[in-house]
Amino acid sequence: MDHFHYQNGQLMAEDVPLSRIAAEVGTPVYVYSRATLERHYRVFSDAFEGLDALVCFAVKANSNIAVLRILAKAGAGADVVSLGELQRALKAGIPASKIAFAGVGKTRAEMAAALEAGIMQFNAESEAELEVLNEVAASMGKVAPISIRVNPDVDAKTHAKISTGKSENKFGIAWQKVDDVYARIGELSNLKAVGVDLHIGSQLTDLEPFRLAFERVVGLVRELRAKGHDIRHIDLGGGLGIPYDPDAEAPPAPADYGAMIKDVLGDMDCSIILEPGRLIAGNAGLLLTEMLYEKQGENRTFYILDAAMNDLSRPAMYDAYHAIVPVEEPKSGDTLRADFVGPICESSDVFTKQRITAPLKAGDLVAIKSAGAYGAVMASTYNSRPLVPEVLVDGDRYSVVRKRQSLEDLLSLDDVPSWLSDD
Ligand SMILES: Cc1ncc(COP(=O)(O)O)c(C=O)c1O
Ligand SMILES: N[C@@H](CCCC[NH3+])C(=O)O
Repeated sequence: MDHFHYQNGQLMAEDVPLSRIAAEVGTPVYVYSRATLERHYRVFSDAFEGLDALVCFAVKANSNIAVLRILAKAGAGADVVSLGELQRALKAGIPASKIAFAGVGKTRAEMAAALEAGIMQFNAESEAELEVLNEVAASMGKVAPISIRVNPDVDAKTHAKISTGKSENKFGIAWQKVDDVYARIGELSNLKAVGVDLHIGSQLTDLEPFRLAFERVVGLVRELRAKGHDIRHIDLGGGLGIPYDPDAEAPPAPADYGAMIKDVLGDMDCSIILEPGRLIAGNAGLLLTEMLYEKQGENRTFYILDAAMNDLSRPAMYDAYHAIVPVEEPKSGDTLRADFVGPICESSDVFTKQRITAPLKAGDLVAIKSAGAYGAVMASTYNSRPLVPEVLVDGDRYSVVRKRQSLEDLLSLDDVPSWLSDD
């Protein structure tokens, strides 16, 4: 059952009418469904039953601490890429022993904090990083557990801006170098190689690139073990796509993904780590917005919303498709084509062009769907628009889990130096 559904002509988040949230919290506002987050987590983790698998939610997709708390309670670990994400995960109650720290540019301070917390592993992305990590660990009298992120040079067949596993991408260590890198780890006394890691991209709608990359990694692990490296974990990354357009072909189901992994891994005798982000949070959230104006262009209709590209940047950044639906269920089957746009002074501040929609009028509420992943986390304050609030729904109750940023807060970070004051 879709936890965002129409009931008595009103779009609901679980048992709460979105119109109530709009009236009480204001718009724009992100709305998340607890039941959907839990269901997605369960469906995904069930796909790996029988394997020694840990699901580490990719915090970059949605770092709201209440959302992370739900996933922590469900048993999730976390994939983090910054000190901020590490602290959010820990604050939400995700144990350090279930946290992997990824990213090409970890700072010494981030390494030290992660070592202090006692995380499960660093997913290391360069030789230079390993040397620094060894130094930091030595200065703390610790040994850092390492998985090397390998770059399998596989075409993920997704949007170029969210592909990460080709040799031209900045991520991971080139295949030809991997051997030497593990040998070097053996020489550094404050590092211990525990695994291999990869992540080839996001919003993959085809299992074949995954299969190809995973087969390569299995071959690599066999070689490394033959050379005496005790590789215990394989981190397969995230990236399984989700349906954004209900009329498009559905992406592979988690169960098929799980079956493929079981097939490829065979009798590898290792634990696996999975880092889904979008699959868990994407369709568990929407951006609720109000239509401010209708404007007739020369030969098109513009629906101007109070949300903009600073609140949800995916359409502007990746030409991403998001379903856009009215909160009040249309009574007739009338449709027209309209461009849904925001108020920002950029031609790319467009959520969609020429979308077939029910006719809307100023004051109508509109939901931009599939916005639970890479939505609020990618927001900016461009045009001095404060960050919008986030609401979590649970059955017939809801709470604001991130306050609307005040203008005062937004302006408070700037300072005018004394040498600019008029005296
Ligand atoms: C290293 C890593 N792991 C996991 C993810 C999560 O990806 P997704 O949200 O597509 O599952 C990403 C983002 O693409 C990533 O860069
Ligand atoms: N931000 C991207 C996903 C990239 C994930 C990070 N590697 C999106 O919204 O689709």
